[in-house]
Amino acid sequence: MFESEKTSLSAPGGGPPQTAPGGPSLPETGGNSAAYDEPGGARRESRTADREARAKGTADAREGRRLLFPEGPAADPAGSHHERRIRSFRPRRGRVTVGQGEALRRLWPTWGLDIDGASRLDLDQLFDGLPVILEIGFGMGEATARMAAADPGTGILAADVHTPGQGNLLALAERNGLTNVRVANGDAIILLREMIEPAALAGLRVFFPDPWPKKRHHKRRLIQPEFIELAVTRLRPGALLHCATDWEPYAEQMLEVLSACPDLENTQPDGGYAPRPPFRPLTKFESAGLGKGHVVHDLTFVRR
Ligand SMILES: C[S@@+](CC[C@H](N)C(=O)[O-])C[C@H]1O[C@@H](n2cnc3c(N)ncnc32)[C@H](O)[C@@H]1O
Repeated sequence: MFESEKTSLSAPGGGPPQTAPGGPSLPETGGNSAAYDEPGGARRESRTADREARAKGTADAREGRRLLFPEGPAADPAGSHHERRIRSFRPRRGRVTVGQGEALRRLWPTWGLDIDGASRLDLDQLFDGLPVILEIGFGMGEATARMAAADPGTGILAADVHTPGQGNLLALAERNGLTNVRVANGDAIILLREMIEPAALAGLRVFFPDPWPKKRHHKRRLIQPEFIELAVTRLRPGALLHCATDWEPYAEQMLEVLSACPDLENTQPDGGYAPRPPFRPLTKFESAGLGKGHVVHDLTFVRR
């Protein structure tokens, strides 16, 4: 059974700490990491621990020490590229719970990856030869972890800039004994352009990318001709490019951009939207959109 963030934090069945094949033995997640789901006293304790951790972080910062998770993701790897470029995201360090911070500190050195644009990745080595799908913008990572659990024969390279989500996904991966997930911190455009070899990916997923609804922000939307031109070069023939959105005008833009790319073929003979594939779990943003009465569109295209 998939252990979500709402379920117990101990190893499944209350068993011993999980061992990641090919990786180190991982100590049990514990302490105050259940910041969101524990009722009453436990939640209060957790809030106190949160406050203490924040106070410690502030004190450290005052003393010039840059930590909260010293071995965790670098502060702003996307910013280190000094590119004057319109970004598809807002920097989102966000508020990290004690549990997420603990997961980042402990698990990042093994399962994390800073997008520094410095070198090409050896995906075969990173995922023990598994075919690899890149997911851009996993948010809190619940859907990512579910898909990874359902398909252990595929490696998931999950990229986002959202620090709490990175901690959450690492914790979910550990709790579910997943060894086919790597969490990448930074701008996925740099990851694609500088760090992934041509034709290296077996798939690309972009689920509910920021819709940037204001007209003056449309240029920040991820799915644009330039991005797709780059992305298709990193897909191997037959790879699936899968996008989903609940923002109708963005869905129309996606359909137009993807249909115009000569290296992509729509899986739908009518050239339209795809039925929701059963393997895509409900995502956090999707359920928020559905709650507002939005209609969700999936788009599935194959690299020729
Ligand atoms: C609207 S959220 C959707 C999250 C998740 N897929 C869901 O459906 O719940 C979009 C996410 O994409 C991330 N994002 C946007 N542009 C990105 C980029 N260039 N590289 C990495 N992450 C990006 C944002 O930080 C954000 O977490």
